[in-house]
Amino acid sequence: MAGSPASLSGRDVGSFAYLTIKDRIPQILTRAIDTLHRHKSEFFEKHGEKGTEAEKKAISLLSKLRNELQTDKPIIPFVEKFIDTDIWNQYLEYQQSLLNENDGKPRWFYSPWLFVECYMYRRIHEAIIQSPPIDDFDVFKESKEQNFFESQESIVALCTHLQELVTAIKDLDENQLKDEFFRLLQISLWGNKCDLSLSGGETSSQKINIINSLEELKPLILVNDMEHLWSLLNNCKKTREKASLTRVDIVLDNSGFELVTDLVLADFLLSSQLATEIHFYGKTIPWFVSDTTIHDFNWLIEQVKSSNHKWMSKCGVDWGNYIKMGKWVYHDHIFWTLPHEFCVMSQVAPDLYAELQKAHLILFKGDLNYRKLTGDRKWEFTIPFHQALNGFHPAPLCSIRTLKAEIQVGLQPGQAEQYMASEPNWLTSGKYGIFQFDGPL
Ligand SMILES: O=P(O)(O)OC[C@H]1O[C@](O)(CO)[C@@H](O)[C@@H]1O
Ligand SMILES: [Mn+2]
Repeated sequence: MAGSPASLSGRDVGSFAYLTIKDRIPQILTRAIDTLHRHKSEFFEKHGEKGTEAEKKAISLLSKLRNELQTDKPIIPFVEKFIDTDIWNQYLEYQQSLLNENDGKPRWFYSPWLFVECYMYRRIHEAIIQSPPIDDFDVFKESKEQNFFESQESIVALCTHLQELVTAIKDLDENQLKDEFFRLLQISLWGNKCDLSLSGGETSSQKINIINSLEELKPLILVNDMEHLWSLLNNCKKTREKASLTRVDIVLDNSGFELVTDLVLADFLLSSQLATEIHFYGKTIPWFVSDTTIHDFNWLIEQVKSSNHKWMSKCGVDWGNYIKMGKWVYHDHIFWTLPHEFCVMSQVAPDLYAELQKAHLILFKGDLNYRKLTGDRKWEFTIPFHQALNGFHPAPLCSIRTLKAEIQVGLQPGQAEQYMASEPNWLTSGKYGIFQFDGPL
């Protein structure tokens, strides 16, 4: 797009993009191969010889992918028929069209990081769907479930906190309600640290009780637009007609503990009447190791419902009812697992853009969503968030993200230099977070 800076890419040796492509992505591929190996006997029990053959085929396809990546081979088109195969191959041709003859072909350490990283996860999916009868296997399922089980203590504390809050909610005055809203927003923010692609698949479950550490974490919020979220929703609540709606859309990120923090926030939005309807968007295929698919979403609610802890189980029962009553709606759209920057959504996925336009507020969770909101480009730290969105604005929106990539906009002059001096890897450690709002036009 005209006037936008260059994309982050592996061309910049030593950059986080470069190190991700060189080190972290091969590590994630190796874990995926190991996971298939470890399920060999299960595949045999379930499918006999066909299962064993399928496991071998998937592993050879992933090993080939890893070799292509590690030797910087050209990016090759998808061959297996799937809902988005043509869109992906058109995008690959688009990337080719951006290069002149002496640039050569789109390839791992030359093309935009956003493109090659998304492509890698889509190639994992192709390897699996090319290997029936294990073509519905999620190579990341185990690690997402492990994150949930290892975070039990924090999840119980959070569900207990929510139930106490729901019981007392009608006696809270406006200021108390705002404080509770801000607490749960921050818990949802810090829940975003639990992402497995940053750790290369190493466990990243929530160990400490996050509720008691919000005050000490507050200085780590670099951009804090929570007040805008409160005034938008509180005004909706005060001015809306009896039967009218306030809809908040949440573009989800990681399953496990982070998903629990998002569902707790969504429950509070309904219980406080700050919203009357919540729409969730997950990923259609396994994505960036820990991202939420519809299977993860339903599995987690079932797990919470069947907990032997009464407040946790109460949450799960309520959440299941919200879905049955249509107060919570889950959307599956292929766009979220395409490589496109969000500024082209209205052209590439007009139906999705129109759906998002129905929201009063859209919350985008996580780092990858932030990279797509801002196009994963080398913006100056101080350019306004609205400018980096490059026309993407289906509704008032807010990014809730911990920093895990070398991109951040909307900072004050001198702010980036200050963090760089005290913490050289402030952009990628996941230690810092933002609430960055783009308000009503
Ligand atoms: O789950 P999140 O917050 O989107 O984080 C995913 C991020 O982790 C990384 O995979 C780290 O390499 C980034 O590429 C990506 O943006
Ligand atoms: Mn993620």
